[in-house]
Amino acid sequence: MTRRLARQLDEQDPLADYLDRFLPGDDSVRAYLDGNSLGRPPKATVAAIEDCLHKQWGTRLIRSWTEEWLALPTVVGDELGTTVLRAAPGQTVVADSTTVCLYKLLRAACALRPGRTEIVTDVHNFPTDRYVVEGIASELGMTLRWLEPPIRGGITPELLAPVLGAQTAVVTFSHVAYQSAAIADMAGITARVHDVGALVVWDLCHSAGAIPVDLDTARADFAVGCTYKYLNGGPGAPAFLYVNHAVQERFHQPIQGWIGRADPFAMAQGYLPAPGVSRALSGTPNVLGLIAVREGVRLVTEAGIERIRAKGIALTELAVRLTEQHLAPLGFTLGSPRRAEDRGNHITICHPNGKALAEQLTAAGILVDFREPDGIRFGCSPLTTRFSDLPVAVEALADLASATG
Ligand SMILES: Cc1ncc(COP(=O)(O)O)c(C=O)c1O
Ligand SMILES: Nc1c(O)cccc1C(=O)C[C@H](N)C(=O)O
Repeated sequence: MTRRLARQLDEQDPLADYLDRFLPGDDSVRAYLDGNSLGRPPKATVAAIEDCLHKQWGTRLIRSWTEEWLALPTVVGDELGTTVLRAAPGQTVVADSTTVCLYKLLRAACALRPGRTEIVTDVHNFPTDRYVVEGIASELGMTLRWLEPPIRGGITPELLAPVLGAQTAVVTFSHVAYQSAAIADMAGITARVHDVGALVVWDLCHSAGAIPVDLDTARADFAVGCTYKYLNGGPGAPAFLYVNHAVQERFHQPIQGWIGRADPFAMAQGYLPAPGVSRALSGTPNVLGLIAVREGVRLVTEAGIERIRAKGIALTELAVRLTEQHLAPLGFTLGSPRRAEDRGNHITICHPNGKALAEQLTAAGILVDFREPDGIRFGCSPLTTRFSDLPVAVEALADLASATG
């Protein structure tokens, strides 16, 4: 019955054909529900990388730096920014990792608020975000203020009052929480942060390519995110960062390298930041990674973020309904917001024995991941996840849980 419904949803799905634009994998995978950690490889990426190897690296050799490659961080940044992040050109670059981008932006943001002593984040933020913030606080002698939002709920402006004040320099949150997928109110929170004269850095790892993001309209100061999840840029693909035009000319990031300098090939004495967002760059760009990101962004742009979001909601809604029907009676609980508009494109299903069950699911060819303390995540990547993947995963999970008592 449920499998039939899922098949019908696949037949009616306007994005169904996109699965064919990705490498097929092999029969060892019955359902891939981990695109929220690592997206699948687009076929176009294979062709684009081969093209770069043969025509650019292989033929044009070193000339490719000036002909093509040095421009890629800003060119691909603008392609991503204007289509996926609703950021006007000249504010987004693709470089480094999310962790390094976070460090650069948080340090730069602290420097823009001299004399203020506090940084705010939340206890459920992704580990790398918490660790970077801890490092900066100890490096600059600042104090960390930890927000404790409900584990399954999003961060709302109302929750902020106890942690914001005249000493707040910078606030950083994930837009979509990695554990629960709860969506934070970006525009509302940004406005509250600005009310106290502080700046905000958004982590968009679980939003970029999954749900609509509107950085300019939200008046976000800074943002970072990875490209290997819903943007399908590949393992270790370079991250992106966004610096709002309003703060760019006063923005100084701490990793002063030659690629972020004005006129790098002048090889001149002394660091002089490049004009605009290019000053956020540091060293030699990862060209193969950038080419892969470009193809991933093209697919998302072609499919359209609104259609991607609509399918993401339909997928997670089916997953939630199946969880309620088949898993709740076996002791599972939903670790994500119940309302579709409050969550991103994965759902978390909690069970005291979640870790072992996730391992058994993976061994059975249903690739999911587990996040402490008890959450099995079903990642729904609208370009590659089929509705029929969900009953397969839920039935297998129910069988495993029944078998282990
Ligand atoms: C919210 C969030 N921030 C950061 C990261 C990772 O950063 P990095 O790509 O630098 O490992 C992830 C996932 O790995 C994440 O989910
Ligand atoms: N970035 C990852 C990695 O290098 C290895 C394994 C997983 C990841 C992930 O992306 C984890 C992911 N950000 C999460 O939400 O948990």
